[in-house]
Amino acid sequence: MHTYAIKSISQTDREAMQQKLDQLAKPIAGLGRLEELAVTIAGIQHQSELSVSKRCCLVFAADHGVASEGVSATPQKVTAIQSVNLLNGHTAAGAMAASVHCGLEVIDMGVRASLPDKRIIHRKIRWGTRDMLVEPAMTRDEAQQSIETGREVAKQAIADGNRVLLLGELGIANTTAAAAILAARYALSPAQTVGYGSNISEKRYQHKIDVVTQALHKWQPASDDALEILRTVGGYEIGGNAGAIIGAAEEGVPIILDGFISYAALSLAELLVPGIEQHVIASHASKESGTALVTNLLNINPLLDLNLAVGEGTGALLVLPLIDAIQSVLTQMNTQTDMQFGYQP
Ligand SMILES: Cc1cc2ncn([C@H]3O[C@H](COP(=O)(O)O)[C@@H](O)[C@H]3O)c2cc1C
Ligand SMILES: O=C(O)c1cccnc1
Repeated sequence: MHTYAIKSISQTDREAMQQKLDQLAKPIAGLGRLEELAVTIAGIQHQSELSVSKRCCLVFAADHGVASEGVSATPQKVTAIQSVNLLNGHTAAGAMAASVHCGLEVIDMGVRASLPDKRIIHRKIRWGTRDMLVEPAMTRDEAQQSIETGREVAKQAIADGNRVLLLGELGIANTTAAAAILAARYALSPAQTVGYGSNISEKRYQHKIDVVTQALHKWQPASDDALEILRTVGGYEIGGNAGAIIGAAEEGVPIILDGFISYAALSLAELLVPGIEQHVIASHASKESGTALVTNLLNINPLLDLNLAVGEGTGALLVLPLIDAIQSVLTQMNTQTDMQFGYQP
């Protein structure tokens, strides 16, 4: 299996950043988790100043064979429709990206439709995964390819000058795949990881638990084999998310996760590269039930809790105003020494 050499976290730069923050005209630790955010980014970027102005949200899109089991209330074609609408600025994440000055890329990893739009990065592996209840969602080669593609796309975004990456996804039925991945990875019962996705009925919710239970019973992926979990119950866009996390960590670029689906991706990336969770920023505690359990297991602490359940990168995008606020503090605010030369009553 591939081994990945990720960049270290710079303790020196973490400490230098904390010292800078301590010298500002405010109570020590007064900016709370914003300080933590600055220190985290400094450690990942290996510098005591933040480079955060050029950023890009990578939205990986793919369809899921398991959609035919009735696990989502939403028609499958919505994946393709929203992939294009997003680039036009007319989906939740598309609209938000403009407001926080963030670039957007949509990567077709396996949408079940042709997407002739030239702005889309065409890396389609297959027209959707297979139905995990009937056969494994993908082949082992496809699983590896999805991770490699995510890695390459992240590295290209970094080569293009982006210094902060954000994750997003589009894929009808992908909360089913994410729940199955997390149940397999942490030996949890599907009832602990399955949620209401894009708002399904109680009846459909019970059925969704049954589908995940049966699929895991059928394939029994080993909890320590990321590729096997991805192959049997995963999704191409989830492999893409995992690969992007790895690619960003290799380059020393912070990557802001989005919701439940990106946490499933992190759980796989962490199997391939133990400790990689130190290289990510967890954005929000998704409405999807199971999120709190999983973020605890992953040892990550989401910054926001806004009851979001839309994905696409919305949660990740909402962290950018926080990063911009602490960046402005670092560049504009008085130090305690400067304060002495300011207004004197
Ligand atoms: C109109 C609409 C736009 C979306 N954009 C993202 N999602 C989100 O919901 C889907 C996952 O939920 P489930 O597993 O229940 O299908 C994914 O496409 C995710 O990105 C959407 C969902 C809907 C309905
Ligand atoms: O947590 C998420 O990102 C999420 C939850 C529900 C539906 N789509 C995405």
